[in-house]
Amino acid sequence: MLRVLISDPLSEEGIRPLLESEDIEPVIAPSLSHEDLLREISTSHALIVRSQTQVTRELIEHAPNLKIIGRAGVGVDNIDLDAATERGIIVVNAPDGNTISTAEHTMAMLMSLARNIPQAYHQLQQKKWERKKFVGVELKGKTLGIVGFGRIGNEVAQRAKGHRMNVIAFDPFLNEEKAEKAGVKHGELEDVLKQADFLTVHTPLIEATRHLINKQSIQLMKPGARILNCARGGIIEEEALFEAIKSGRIAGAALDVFEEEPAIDHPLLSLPEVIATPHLGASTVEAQENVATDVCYDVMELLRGGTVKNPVNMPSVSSEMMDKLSPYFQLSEKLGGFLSRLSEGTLERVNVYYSGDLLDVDTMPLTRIAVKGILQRHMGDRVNDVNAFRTAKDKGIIINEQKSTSTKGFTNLIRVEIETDHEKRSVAGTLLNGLGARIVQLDQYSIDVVPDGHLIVIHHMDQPGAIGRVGSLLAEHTINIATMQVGRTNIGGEAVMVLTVDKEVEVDCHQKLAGINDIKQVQCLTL
Ligand SMILES: NC(=O)C1=CN([C@@H]2O[C@H](COP(=O)(O)OP(=O)(O)OC[C@H]3O[C@@H](n4cnc5c(N)ncnc54)[C@H](O)[C@@H]3O)[C@@H](O)[C@H]2O)C=CC1
Ligand SMILES: O=C(O)CCC(=O)C(=O)O
Repeated sequence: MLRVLISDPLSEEGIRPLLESEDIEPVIAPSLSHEDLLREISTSHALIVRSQTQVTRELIEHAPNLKIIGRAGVGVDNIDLDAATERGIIVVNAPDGNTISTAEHTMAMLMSLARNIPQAYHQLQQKKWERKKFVGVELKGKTLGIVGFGRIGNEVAQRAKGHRMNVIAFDPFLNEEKAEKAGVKHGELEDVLKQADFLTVHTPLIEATRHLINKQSIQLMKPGARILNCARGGIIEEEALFEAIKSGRIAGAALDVFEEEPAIDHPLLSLPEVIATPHLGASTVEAQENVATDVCYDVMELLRGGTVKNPVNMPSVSSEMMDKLSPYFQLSEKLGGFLSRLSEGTLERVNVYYSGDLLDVDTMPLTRIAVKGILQRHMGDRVNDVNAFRTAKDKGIIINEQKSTSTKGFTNLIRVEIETDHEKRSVAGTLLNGLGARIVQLDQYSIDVVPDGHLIVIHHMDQPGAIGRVGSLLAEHTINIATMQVGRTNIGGEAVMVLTVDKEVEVDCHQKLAGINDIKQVQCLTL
């Protein structure tokens, strides 16, 4: 049974497929104590969270069976991605499900901020009819500065335009052309700060965006401008914001998020110019159902051996691209596994060359799988699709991927080359139409071998009798030869023999093979 721990409140409707699965044991346990969480995670295969559960390195280290962490939402700043990646745990999120709700919430905050709605309501509750105090400003004709023009930033822009605001946006991935298409003005961060009557941030919280809006940047803003944060506490430096409002430089702020949550007794909340909600951007029935459904789908897919749609710690691949790549996954892994078992010395570099049908395809996922196949020789299951590149990098191994026009007559060809401190070796493989995977080259030798089962690779001199002696010796050890391929570069010179046999070659037989005249090296492996 696959155990899925859900440690934050999630939409019941959204997680229904998971609740109804026969092979999954859902454990719904929001608000666990730290000790209980450590205990529950220790036997779980998957963890699903929103923003409350802090998925720390410690938690990940207590989860020997964990394969996937699902974040029912966008921001993954509550998950230690490095720790998850190191352990080969895939992290997925639900990036699309709460975009509209968060954009709508931002607009609600924008309008409330412009018209002092929460403050006025609060006064009414105090039985005070105050009108003069709550004179607001119109949105029409004002400039909305957007920092972070991704999904939510863009949706906010479209809504702001509906209010006839001018929109200027900054995002490292935004250019004039994209901005024009979205109907907004493109500016650098400084332009946005200087021109905004209202400034709203919609970036993730990462090192580069921590305190992106700080004392210096606020100094650049128009006196009387207003600031919104419905993204993450920490993007705006709270102390600087507090001072700027207190001094009257900034007219007000609308905050849905805080550096530390829950923010019950926050100094900013003592300022009448600040309106706030307790991280409600995504809190709608629709958004919660969407994100729960999306994340459950990925969790169930992965646990059942499928591929996920929204990986965070490895690049995502479109389904169209996946259709093109998936036939080659096994071939890439086998080529990597085969070559690493043949090579000697400390691995320094891996080069992967693609040609033929693979020329116009994003082959990075195949390279990652080839690298996984290579590293698994020494690391076993500790290396997987998620951490293959990361593991290689940590070990100082250089990975290089290239497209090549040399197809050697095949419609598709993958050549994996390994450089160690001792040698450089390579193997090439192809997918033959209707016949499946084949290894077609080993170093300089052309061969034709199915990369599966027990293999013997023999380097020998091309002399009469060599093949016969190998066959006889294997027969003495009751080892049946399924296929045999011989490759040579010139008559009487060095040659290679690759045999597939029906059972594993034991040490004794291996040693006798290595002792045969004209045989230079014998390597036995199982793929
Ligand atoms: N209040 C709430 O309940 C919610 C908050 N969020 C927060 O909103 C954030 C944005 O969400 P999406 O728009 O869906 O993400 P997104 O990934 O579509 O957009 C984020 C954008 O920020 C940009 N960016 C990154 N670094 C930047 C920088 N230094 N300066 C300017 N732009 C930068 C990125 O290029 C990207 O286009 C999330 O990371 C999450 O933290 C998301 C959903 C709900
Ligand atoms: O889970 C939530 O309600 C918070 C949503 C959020 O902040 C996000 O998706 O990044």
